[in-house]
Amino acid sequence: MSEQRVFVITGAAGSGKTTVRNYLTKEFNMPKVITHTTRAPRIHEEDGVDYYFESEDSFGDNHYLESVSYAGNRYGSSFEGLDEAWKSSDFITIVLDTAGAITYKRELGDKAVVIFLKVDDSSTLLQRMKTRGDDTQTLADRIKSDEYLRDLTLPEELKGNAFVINNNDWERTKHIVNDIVAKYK
Ligand SMILES: Nc1nc2c(ncn2[C@@H]2O[C@H](COP(=O)(O)OP(=O)(O)O)[C@@H](O)[C@H]2O)c(=O)[nH]1
Ligand SMILES: Nc1ncnc2c1ncn2[C@@H]1O[C@H](COP(=O)(O)OP(=O)(O)O)[C@@H](O)[C@H]1O
Repeated sequence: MSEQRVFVITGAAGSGKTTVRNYLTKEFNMPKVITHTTRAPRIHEEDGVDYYFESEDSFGDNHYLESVSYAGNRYGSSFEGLDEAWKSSDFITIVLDTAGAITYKRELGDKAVVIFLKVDDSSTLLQRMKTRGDDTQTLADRIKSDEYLRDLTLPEELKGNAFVINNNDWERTKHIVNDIVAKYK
């Protein structure tokens, strides 16, 4: 039996975190930890599938390992969510901003395998988010946020503690992700 691990996918908005998370779920049967947010659902997003969508009031009802504000909305991951996912598999995956990834590394140590995604040119991020169908005004506000700008760069605390993938080419990214997972099997 493998040791319990949580593959934490972090990086800038549009860098491909959700895409990598979905790949880990499909290719390696890793359950995804669903987190809570006060942001409005995007087209095609479903409550309980993409996030637990919360009101400002209901957000406070959960028991969080960590929670953050990101571009004016709140996000948090619960202990219950992690334990629930670990019940069905030793390897699970979660998408977090870099502040959350730092907390996971600090709290969970080797149990947290952090993957930081970036692209060569930040205009690519914007283009990908537009293609994804993000609302134009929301997008304009988001790319001015401190959190968006912060997450373009690998934080000091994660240097030497995270795998860094340049996600310019999806085929290459998949190979690197496969190699990372293989290290923990
Ligand atoms: N720390 C933390 N970050 C989260 C959590 N859930 C989502 N995030 C991050 O919040 C940021 C904004 O997420 P979202 O609004 O879905 O936009 P996206 O980055 O374009 O997918 C992303 O960096 C997510 O990884 C959480 O529970 N904790
Ligand atoms: N390597 C890649 N090349 C081109 N498009 C990509 C690549 N990786 C992800 N995408 C696309 O970019 C958009 C943003 O990816 P997503 O996974 O939603 O990012 P994030 O969760 O980090 O905000 C999606 O439409 C996705 O299909």
